[in-house]
Amino acid sequence: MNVDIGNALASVASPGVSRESLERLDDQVGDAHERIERGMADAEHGYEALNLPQRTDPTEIRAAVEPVADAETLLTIGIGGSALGAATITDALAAESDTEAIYLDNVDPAWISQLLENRSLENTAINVVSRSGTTAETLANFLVVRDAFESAGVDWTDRTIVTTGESGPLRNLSDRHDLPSLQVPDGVPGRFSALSAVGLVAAAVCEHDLEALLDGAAAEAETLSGSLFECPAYAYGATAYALDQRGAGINAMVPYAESLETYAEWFAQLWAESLGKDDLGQTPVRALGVTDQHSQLQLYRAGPRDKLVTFVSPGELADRPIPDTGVDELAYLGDSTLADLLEAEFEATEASLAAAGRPNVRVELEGVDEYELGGLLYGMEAACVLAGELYAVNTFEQPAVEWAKKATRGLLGGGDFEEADAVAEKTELRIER
Ligand SMILES: O=P(O)(O)OC[C@H]1O[C@](O)(CO)[C@@H](O)[C@@H]1O
Repeated sequence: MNVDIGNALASVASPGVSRESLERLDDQVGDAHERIERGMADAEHGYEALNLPQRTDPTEIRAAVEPVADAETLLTIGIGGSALGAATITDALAAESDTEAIYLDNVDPAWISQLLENRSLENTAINVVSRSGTTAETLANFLVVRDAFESAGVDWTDRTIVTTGESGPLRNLSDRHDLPSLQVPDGVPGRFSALSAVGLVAAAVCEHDLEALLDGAAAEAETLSGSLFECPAYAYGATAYALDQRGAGINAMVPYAESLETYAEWFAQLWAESLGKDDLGQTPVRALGVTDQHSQLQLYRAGPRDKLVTFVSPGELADRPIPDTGVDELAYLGDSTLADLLEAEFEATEASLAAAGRPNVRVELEGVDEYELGGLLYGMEAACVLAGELYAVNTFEQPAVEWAKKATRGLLGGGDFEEADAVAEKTELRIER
């Protein structure tokens, strides 16, 4: 990926970061890079994620999915990092695959029932993904899906792949039924695991090019250096951090390709769960170009000066001409294509924010293919690791999510948790219809 931070400079935007401030910050980037390099060399928890392009074995992944390579539909059951990386890849590349990739993360009964009732399970494969193997949503959805297979008389053990940790309920299930299984790599938090089996099993079943994904990531890894002026990922991470320090506490991620909508959701978990600690962190907003020009742009351009807008320009896309309109005032459309219109709208929106002095950064891809996607995923992971070093937070843990999990288990009778007691003590001020 390439990054253009020009519209984040203080000469353009407020809040903005001066070139001099970036040069001073670059000293911290150099120190942070040394820390990151040590963490990678020592395969330390979290930093190990940045070694995945060398660690992940695509041959092993393809061998594991061989029994279900014929699947017409792949149901991936996982949540958070155990689903979003895989979904980012298969949603971005869906046009290149004959396999329908569906992700069951939420536990909405109406949604799950609708998904299960309208498909032939004989041609459906199950990809269960959970590092811990104890995540309530994943286990609940797996049990519901397994029951649906049994009710349909389809042997789920012939159609199931498991990706999990070394131990836990899912590992036990896999061993008990001798299921094809892969290991969630040690030292890689879920939100950083897209370039491991966690993110690549679904891509393999959909017959995407795993080597190209990893090659793109490896090429991005090669750019990691001691200066933000030589490394797009660090330029992005440092600029987002610097803008947050100057009041831009929100980061709207706006990819200009429908196929990258899920990528914005993946980025939101990566950025929020990694940096949201010790009362620090920048709030990611999932958005989509051009759609949000008719939704959130008003706020981005004329609301509080508390946002960075990150554009992802996809580069070359498959195009389609706009037919002549026969209407004089719309004739300009008939001489264009949809890609021309999308590109013009992106450039106009980017310039609109700059004209209003609103900081924005452009991330540029050379198309939406496996290589570019691998580079984008790796680049944003490296940007996040760098930002975590600059914030001086624990980038790779997520203790704040545990309270609600305990409360949930307590409410369902899964143990005595004071968190569940607190639920009953809700302060109420009800206004009822
Ligand atoms: O892979 P697991 O253990 O099911 O966890 C799923 C997700 O839940 C979280 O642990 C948050 O609860 C995420 O960090 C993780 O990606």
